[in-house]
Amino acid sequence: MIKTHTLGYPRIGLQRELKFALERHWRGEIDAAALEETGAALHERHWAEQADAGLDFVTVGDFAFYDHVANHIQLFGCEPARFGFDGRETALARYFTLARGVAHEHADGICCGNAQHAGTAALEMTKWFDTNYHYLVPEFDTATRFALASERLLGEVAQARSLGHRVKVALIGPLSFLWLGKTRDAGFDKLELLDALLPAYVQLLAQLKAAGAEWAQVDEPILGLNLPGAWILAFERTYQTLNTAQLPLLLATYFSPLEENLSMACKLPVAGLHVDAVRAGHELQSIADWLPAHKVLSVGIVDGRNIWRTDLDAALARLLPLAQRRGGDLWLAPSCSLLHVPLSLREDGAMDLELRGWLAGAREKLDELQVLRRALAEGEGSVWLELREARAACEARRTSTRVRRPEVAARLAALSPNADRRASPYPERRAAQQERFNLPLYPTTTIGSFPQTAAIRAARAAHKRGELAQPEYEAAMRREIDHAVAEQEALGIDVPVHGEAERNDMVEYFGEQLDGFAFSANGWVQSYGSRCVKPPVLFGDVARPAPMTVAWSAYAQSRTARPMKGMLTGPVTILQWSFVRDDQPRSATALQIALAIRDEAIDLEAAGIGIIQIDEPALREGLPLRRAAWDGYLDWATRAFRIAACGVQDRTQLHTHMCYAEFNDILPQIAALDADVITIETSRSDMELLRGFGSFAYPNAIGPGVYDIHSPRVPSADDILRLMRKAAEVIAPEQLWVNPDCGLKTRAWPETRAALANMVQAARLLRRESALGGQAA
Ligand SMILES: Nc1nc2c(c(=O)[nH]1)N[C@@H](CNc1ccc(C(=O)N[C@@H](CCC(=O)N[C@@H](CCC(=O)N[C@@H](CCC(=O)O)C(=O)O)C(=O)O)C(=O)O)cc1)CN2
Ligand code: MET
Ligand SMILES: [Zn+2]
Repeated sequence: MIKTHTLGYPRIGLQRELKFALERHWRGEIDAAALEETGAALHERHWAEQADAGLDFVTVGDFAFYDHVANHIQLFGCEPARFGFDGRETALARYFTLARGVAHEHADGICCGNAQHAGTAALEMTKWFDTNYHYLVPEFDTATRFALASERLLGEVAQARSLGHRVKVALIGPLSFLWLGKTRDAGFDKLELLDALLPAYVQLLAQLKAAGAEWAQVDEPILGLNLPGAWILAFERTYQTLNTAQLPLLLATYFSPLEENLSMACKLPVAGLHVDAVRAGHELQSIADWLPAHKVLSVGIVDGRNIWRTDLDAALARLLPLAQRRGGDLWLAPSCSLLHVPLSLREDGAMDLELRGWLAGAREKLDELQVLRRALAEGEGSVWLELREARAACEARRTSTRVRRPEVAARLAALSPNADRRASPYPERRAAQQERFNLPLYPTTTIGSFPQTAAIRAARAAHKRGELAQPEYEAAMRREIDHAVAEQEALGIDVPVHGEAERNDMVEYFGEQLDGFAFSANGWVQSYGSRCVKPPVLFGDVARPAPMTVAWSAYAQSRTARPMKGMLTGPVTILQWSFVRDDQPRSATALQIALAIRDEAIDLEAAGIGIIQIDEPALREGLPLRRAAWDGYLDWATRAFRIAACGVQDRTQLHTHMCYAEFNDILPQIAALDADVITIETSRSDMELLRGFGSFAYPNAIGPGVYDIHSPRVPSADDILRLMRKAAEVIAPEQLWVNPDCGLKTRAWPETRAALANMVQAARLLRRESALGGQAA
């Protein structure tokens, strides 16, 4: 029989029930039992949706109160010793400490910044492969020990079994789990921990089998990366060992082709292999050749990374030969976990009516799997109605007059070859800008957003519900700008920002105003912990019907004599954080967005905004997982940025900002962006990143982030001075700016004010030192 399953399911809830329960729990408004109840109700509902859709198994183990990698840290008992847990905390309390750290709050609600208080910083967060989901990074060292703590997972299996479900448990495989962790000790190879980890996995698999799980899906997404030889070699031994537990294993890969790991993956001693037929469809044929006939082939045929309805005819054409060849051992699934798509968009109150029918959220994707299964097993006649409807939807999308705008393509084709170059080289621009702005040495600025307070969100929510009229909403946002400007003037920030109060999100805000985008009311996708985003849906050629930020920035500039920095999101980040069309290359879509942002920058300049920042925090995230594809991506991605940035005059100072990633790999391409100033996240790496910039004599200006905005901890002026002096060892002081790591929207005002005051004080001390000709003791 052909079977259907999913690698994972969204967990936040259609109305973000999990988010609100978590935040209530963290504020002390509901206890752990109430939170557990919400969690249990959510996964029961999600299993029911899977069972109702006719899946052969429900997936257990994909639920997490914060992050599924963090769940594995507890499951295998490897919570870092630095947290100093003493056995009195509950597992859930420890879990949230790992995820959020311990803020040593004092009477004023903020931490003093005492260095000893830094010992309980949360686990680091980083991007899950090339997605906008952030996982908590396991920490491994020579002292790491593993001890199985499977009560929670076994409890979920028992819960699902008691509801009558057939259970497949989803786990991260041991090699991917180790790979995703970080080590503090230089010279320690975390692969050395494998032998200690495997017995815990074997024990767990045996327990799951005894608890009634029929399959374990073991995710090894690292099989799609360029792995060192030792890691590739470790697979055979690892799966020989896991196989001894005698629970059938489905080895799951996704996001990237297997390439040199293909035959190895097919030969591993497991009962089945899942492959991503969306990202690696060209490998299906060789997998069907290599994978022994007795093994299950799970084909990830429905796109788990995007929201377009599947072209079922095309999918069937690809599946039929496989079904004929493999008979019963063919499983159908989404390409990857559905964590990366909204639960449903079909009934979304805000979604464009014409578009709704073109889309499929997680629920609808499960239904697509059923149609495909029945078409294969019982013949297309058994689902002709469903197939006809899907065909009509795909046809409507293909032929809609709203998708293509010939003038956009014409404009791109006519773009001058110099459109991605500034008029003059950096040194000339620098002189023109210095004459215009006369900024001091070590200028201070922030990255754009100020706290998105409850009042701001409430005003926007009321506006969206129609309870706050447009003029009142705008007046409220202008008051927020007044406040942000006044705070910055009082602090003495050299280059202020307007604070982004009017933006729900740095990508969605632009999507809402650009043609070619649609947006939803409830299309939430988890970004990290309780934080979610609503990626807009980019369905057609992009055009900018009107300026998007000019009125706000011009108003902000009218409130201060200092140069107000305008704030735009760059084309690559808008692309990366939206659901984008799959009917043209991403590069083409990025260039279209670039034109819209270019026009906006030119309009800002014309309105008197002399400093403009174009954020590209997702430039690194978009890098393909396979190195061979890097150059192609970087070519068009950096060109898209430059097209957006290079429409302005020499005397306009163009900034960019990047964060959330490991940049060392792409420093030359970052330099090639030729932004006048780049502000970049560096504080967590203790300025190490700057060595890279220093090593090839980066010519333009850099603002290395001097404090981590993810924590309410307030850095002292000394902390900041230390970091800036370290920066000045590798970058000339004339090139340096002083700023936080990223925007401050998730912070509150008291700690923001305190931290920025220390930052400005540090910058002043640095200037004094420079004036005295070196470090003044
Ligand atoms: N797209 C994107 N990706 C990103 C980032 C980013 O900024 N944007 N930053 C990085 C980290 N990721 C982050 C992702 C989300 C949030 C975040 O704060 N999200 C907010 C939602 C932001 C939002 O859309 N807000 C809306 C809706 C606010 C809301 O919840 N309103 C309530 C009512 C609130 C009230 O009455 O008080 C409602 O509608 O029910 C708005 O401001 O308008 C959240 O989860 O809480 C922060 C960082 C990487 N990826
Ligand atoms: N300008 C944006 C902000 O400050 C940049 C954020 S990068 C994730 O929020
Ligand atoms: Zn940032």
